[in-house]
Amino acid sequence: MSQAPVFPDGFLWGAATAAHQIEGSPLADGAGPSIWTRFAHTPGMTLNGDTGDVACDHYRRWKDDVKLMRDLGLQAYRFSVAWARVLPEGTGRINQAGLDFYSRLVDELLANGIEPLLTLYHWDLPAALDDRGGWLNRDSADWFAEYASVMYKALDGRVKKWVTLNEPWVITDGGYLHGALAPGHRSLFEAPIASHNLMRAHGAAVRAYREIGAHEIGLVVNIEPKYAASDSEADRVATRRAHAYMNEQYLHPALLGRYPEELEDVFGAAWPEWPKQDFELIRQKLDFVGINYYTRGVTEANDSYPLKAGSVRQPLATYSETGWEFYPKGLTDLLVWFKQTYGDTPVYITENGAAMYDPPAAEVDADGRGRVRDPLRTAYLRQHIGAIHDAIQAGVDVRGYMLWSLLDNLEWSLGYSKRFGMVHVNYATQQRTPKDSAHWYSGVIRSHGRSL
Ligand SMILES: OC[C@@H]1[C@@H](O)[C@H](O)[C@@H](O)c2[nH]c(CCc3ccccc3)c[n+]21
Repeated sequence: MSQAPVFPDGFLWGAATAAHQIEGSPLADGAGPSIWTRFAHTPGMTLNGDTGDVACDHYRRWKDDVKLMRDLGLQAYRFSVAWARVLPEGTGRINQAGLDFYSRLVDELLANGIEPLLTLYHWDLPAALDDRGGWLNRDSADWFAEYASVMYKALDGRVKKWVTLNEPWVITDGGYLHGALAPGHRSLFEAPIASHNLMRAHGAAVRAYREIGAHEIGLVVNIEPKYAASDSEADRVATRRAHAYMNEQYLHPALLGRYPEELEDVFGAAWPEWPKQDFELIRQKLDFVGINYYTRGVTEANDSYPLKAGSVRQPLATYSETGWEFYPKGLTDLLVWFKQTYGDTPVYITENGAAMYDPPAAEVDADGRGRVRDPLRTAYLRQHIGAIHDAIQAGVDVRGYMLWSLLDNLEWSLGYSKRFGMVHVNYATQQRTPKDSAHWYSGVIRSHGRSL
């Protein structure tokens, strides 16, 4: 019988969501539109034309949702603030009703013994700022620092863990290079500029926090280990390029003050000369880094644009509904790589989970509760929490785990077609039904991981 895993004292067990994906009511109480309000209402941009107009109606059901979190035993809750609720034009005028929504949410979390972990930017830029060039405008660093400062002054002390950006890689690769995400641009020249300004904005927000805040702030990145599909020179070089493009493109400037040199190969003539002083702004001491882990990439050289590298499907593996291989060892490998490359900055797993086909919550179990059997999700979560424990045993300072996601929710351009929640949402009735995985996770939290 293997030893029950022991997690460090204080290891934080929680779940994560994002504003646009769960709140609904995007224009309520004086809020301004975001680029996702616009993008989703542009014909053809999202599956079935799905929008965030209602989503999980969390903007109105937030108090019941906090009660649900308490009943599940969550110790922490990672959520994001919709910038355009607080600053409808992105800068200047504050919409007090928008700020009050988040202030009430934080107070309710604290009253229920749940620690808030607040993400300032989870992809929903105010449309008014996109009209001024958005992340392509170097002023975006000042806009973001102004917004962040409003939030710090309002909530710091009640919120003690802040995140500047969620996944600059996805924002840039999806929103500016391939156009799959808002604002839907497709430009090899725009992508590095948006990416660089996002990191300048991250640095400006951290610098502002050091003036105003008194607790912790970090950056959240999505990274995945890249393994060469063969030991051919072409595949090994392609794997190195893919690793630099996804895993080092943001952590290197944030923690080392420089880009990996492979990016010049990826962007070629589209790779600008960067002003040196930008890296003094971008590289700020961080109290933690959030890692969003879902899968690995077995990588081969191919003719994909512009990376000329791509992932190879693994025939005997299990895949989620989003086509992501179950590969928990990749999380251990990645965490060990992070420590070896960047040192002992504390790490939170700020997202991990899987979209699986869940049978409808039609069944009602003995005591009349709805029941959603999701054994594959429980298997995925068990394997990946075990992989985190292996990394902790290897000396990586992992401080917590935020399961993606608390609720089934709006999966961006894929609409409501992918269900990542440990709690099922019936979008017709807004009924929440904890899935079997949620009951299992509650047991993991109660036993501090020993029941894994
Ligand atoms: O796709 C599931 C979640 C999203 O719902 C979150 O908003 C986002 O933070 C997030 N990031 C990732 C991994 C990076 C990724 C995102 C979208 C598409 C492909 C890869 C997975 N997820």
